[in-house]
Amino acid sequence: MVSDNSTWTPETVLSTLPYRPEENSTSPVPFFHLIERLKTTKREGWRRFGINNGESISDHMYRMSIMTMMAPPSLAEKINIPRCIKMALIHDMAEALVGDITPVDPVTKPEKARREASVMDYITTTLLGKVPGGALSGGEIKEIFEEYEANESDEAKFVHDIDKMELLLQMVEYERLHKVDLTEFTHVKNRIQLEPIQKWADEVILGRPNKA
Ligand SMILES: Nc1nc2c(ncn2[C@H]2C[C@H](O)[C@@H](COP(=O)(O)O)O2)c(=O)[nH]1
Ligand SMILES: [Mn+2]
Repeated sequence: MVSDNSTWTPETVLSTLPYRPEENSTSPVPFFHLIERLKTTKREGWRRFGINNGESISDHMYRMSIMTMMAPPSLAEKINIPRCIKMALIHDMAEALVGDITPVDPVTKPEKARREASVMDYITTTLLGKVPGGALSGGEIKEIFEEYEANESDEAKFVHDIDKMELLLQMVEYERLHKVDLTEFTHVKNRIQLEPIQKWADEVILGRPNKA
């Protein structure tokens, strides 16, 4: 269980790892090993409802990346979709060390943001800082993460909507599979900003097994 401990640093977790990524490497391999944790860390929100073998953080980001490619024409013609795909795959990367903090955890939003920013600094400077910038440099990863967090650009607003949309899809899928009421999660629908994505969300909610 996470606590609102403001002394948390990436070292808090790194010191407990069975395998510590080599720092200041000129190879991206240590970074590749670190992000394995996105494959093995389950999304926390569902676990509270007894769904212990649920999706991982990378499962969530994978479907989001596919969904960004399916942007409706009215959006696709005005936003940079390749950047959105990168943003979808980067936005929860810090959770490899921070973990998946939910709105019901006793961690304030500023503290969650502080922890995630410190991990992205660690990833983009200590792990990737000496890796020759290829198609995606550590600096670009940090820039894309910060754009998502600021939630001001059209691309960031779209990816935030897709983040909520992906959660709604998973909510309905788990309600069907586990015969559980996950109404607690429906609040995210009200925070979807773009009209075409609101339409997608309306359709998903209609698919709930026991629609109210
Ligand atoms: N128990 C609840 N968990 C929730 C709620 N809204 C979101 N969440 C979970 C979903 C994820 O596990 C996590 C945050 O996901 P991000 O993609 O934003 O990192 O929080 C809720 O109402 N209840
Ligand atoms: Mn997310």
